[in-house]
Amino acid sequence: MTIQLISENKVAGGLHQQFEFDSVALKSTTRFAIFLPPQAIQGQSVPVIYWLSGLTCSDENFMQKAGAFKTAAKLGLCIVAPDTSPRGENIPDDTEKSYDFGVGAGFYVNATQKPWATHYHMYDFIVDELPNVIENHFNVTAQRALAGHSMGGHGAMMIGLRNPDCYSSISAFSPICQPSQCPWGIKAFSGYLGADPKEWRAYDSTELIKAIDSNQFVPMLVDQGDKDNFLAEQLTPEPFIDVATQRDYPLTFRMQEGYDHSYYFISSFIDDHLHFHHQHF
Ligand SMILES: N[C@@H](CCC(=O)N[C@@H](CSC=O)C(=O)NCC(=O)O)C(=O)O
Repeated sequence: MTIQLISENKVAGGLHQQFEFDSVALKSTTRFAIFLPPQAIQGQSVPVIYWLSGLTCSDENFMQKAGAFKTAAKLGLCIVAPDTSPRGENIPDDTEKSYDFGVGAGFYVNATQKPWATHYHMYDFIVDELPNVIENHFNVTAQRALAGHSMGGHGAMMIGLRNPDCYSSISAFSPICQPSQCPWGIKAFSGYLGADPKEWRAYDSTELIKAIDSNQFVPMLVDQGDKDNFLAEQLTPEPFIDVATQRDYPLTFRMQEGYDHSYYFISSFIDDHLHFHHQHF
C-alpha cells in the first residue's frame, strides 16, 4: 500500500499533512488528513484520535476549524481525519444531490443496497483499513480513540460501542444518537441498508448501548449545545442518556448553554476532548 503526500504545513511545532491512497474498502482513491505532533516527528510513537466529521464535510473541516493543534501538540496526540464518504467521478451520488445522502454523507456504515454497496463501505474503512494504513506509515502506537461531530458523532459512538477492544475512549459533539428514529438516519439507513429497520440496529448507538457487555464499557464524553437547531428533530440524545444511566455506563453528557451545531461550538470544547482521550490512553 502506497500513500501519496498531497499537502504539508507546519503547525504548532508539528505537521498537518494530507495524503491520498487507493482504498480497498471504498474501491476508490480517498484522502485523509493527519496532524503529527512534534513528538512523532522527533521519533516517538504517539497514540491516535480518529476524528469522524459530519454531513457535507471532507478531511478538511476539522483541521481548519476545530483549533485542536496546540493542545494536541502539547499532549503528544496524533489526529487523523478521513473523508465522510467515497468520492470521485465513478462514485454514485444522490440523484437529488441532497446534502444528507450520498457523497459527503456515508454515515459510517457498510451499504448493502445497490448502487451504494460497491463503494460505500465506510464502516470497514474506519475500523480496519485506515488504522492499518496509519499504523504502517507513521510514528504511532496501536492506541486508538474515536471522536466525531453529528453524523461523525454517531459514527464514533457506534464504532466504539461495536469494537470496544479497539478504542481507549470515545467522544462526540452533537451526535445523532438514535439514527433509526430521526429523519437523517432513516433516509440514510433506508438507502444504504434497505427498508427493514431490523437491519439498522447494528448501526444505532441507542440499540447498541442496550446490549453491550458491562465488562466492555469504553469511557465516553458527549457535548451538546442547547441552541443547536438539529437537537430536537435529528440528534435526540434523551433515549441514549436514559439507557446509559440505567446501565451505569461511564458516559459524561454535558448540555452546553447557548451553543449551536457549528465548529464554533467544537472549537470551544475540543481541548476538553483531547484531555479526555489523553487521560484514557
Ligand atoms: N443544511 C446544512 C447542513 C450541513 C451541516 O450543518 N453540516 C455540519 C454537520 S451536520 C451533521 O452531520 C457540518 O459539520 N458542516 C461543515 C462545517 O464546516 O460547518 C448545509 O448544507 O450547509
